[in-house]
Amino acid sequence: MATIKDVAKHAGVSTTTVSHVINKTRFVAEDTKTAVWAAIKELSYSPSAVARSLKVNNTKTIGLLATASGSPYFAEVIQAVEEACYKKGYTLILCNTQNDLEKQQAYLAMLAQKRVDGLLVMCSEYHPPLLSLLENYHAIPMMVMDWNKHKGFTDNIEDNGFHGGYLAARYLIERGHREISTITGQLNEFTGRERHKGFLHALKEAHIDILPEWIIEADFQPQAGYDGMVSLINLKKRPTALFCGGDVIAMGALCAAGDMGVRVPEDISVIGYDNIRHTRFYNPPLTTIQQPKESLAVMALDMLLDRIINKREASHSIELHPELIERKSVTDGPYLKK
Ligand SMILES: Nc1nc2[nH]cnc2c(=O)[nH]1
Repeated sequence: MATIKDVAKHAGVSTTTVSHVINKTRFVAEDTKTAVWAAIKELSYSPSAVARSLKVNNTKTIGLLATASGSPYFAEVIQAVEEACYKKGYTLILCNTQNDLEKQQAYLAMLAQKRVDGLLVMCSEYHPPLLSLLENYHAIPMMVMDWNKHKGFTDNIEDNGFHGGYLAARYLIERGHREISTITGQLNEFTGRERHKGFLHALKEAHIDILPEWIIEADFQPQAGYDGMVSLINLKKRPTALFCGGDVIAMGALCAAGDMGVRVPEDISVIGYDNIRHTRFYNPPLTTIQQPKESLAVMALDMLLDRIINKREASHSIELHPELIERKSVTDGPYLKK
């Protein structure tokens, strides 16, 4: 691969001149510029990011320690992070870890060796071994995107999942439902747990009891939604409404209802969470809680860059606000006061 020296020789100028032409850092005569660009083109020369990094002590790269980019929710957040990085001139290195500590450890070591300028963390579960692992890398500016606590060396985002779960239950109650069930995401994940707590809180506040068999602790998978809906439909006392802790759970639940000849929303109303892109095309279009994924990505990167560029050490926290998106999967329940 051609070097800057090759370009300089080819164009008959010094390497300093080549550098000024590329970086537009000094006046260079028009015919010299033309000769340099012609040499660059002829030799297919690309300036070395590695050489640049050694000089300026940054790499313009951000590492994202993620859970699994295959899930539609994470895929949308990751795509938004990548877009935000691109707009700011940064390259994103994506590391999917599937909550595997060994993989988290290996990827953190690689990202540190690559001298990423900063680290975004979206690992779903924050157990002590992961926290101490992250602490080992506290010298790298770090932003945790899905956990509302910070350990002093990180920034973080409060996504108000509790409030989102609360909004979902309140909506079902206001539409006249009292027999309300839920299929949750993983309760050991912060998002799953907070949404569930908010949901239960709204029921308690409205003095509505929930039968134990109407609470199905599951995970963020369509299969869990499918199996959960089958169990609810087979109960002697069926609920009139269902809150799914994630839209992918709702996707499975709607499929099971269809397979069993149960109509949504006429026989059972369903509300989801996340507002992933495809929910508007579910059958029926899904009423859900909007998790502001793009704002999550943009705010996370902005705050991380603030830490990197301004060498800020104090931890900051920012908030996201979930919102109800009304579509067609919830209808009026038997207790609606007209
Ligand atoms: N694992 C997982 N966590 C989530 N948090 C919010 N939505 C999801 C999801 O679909 N999967």
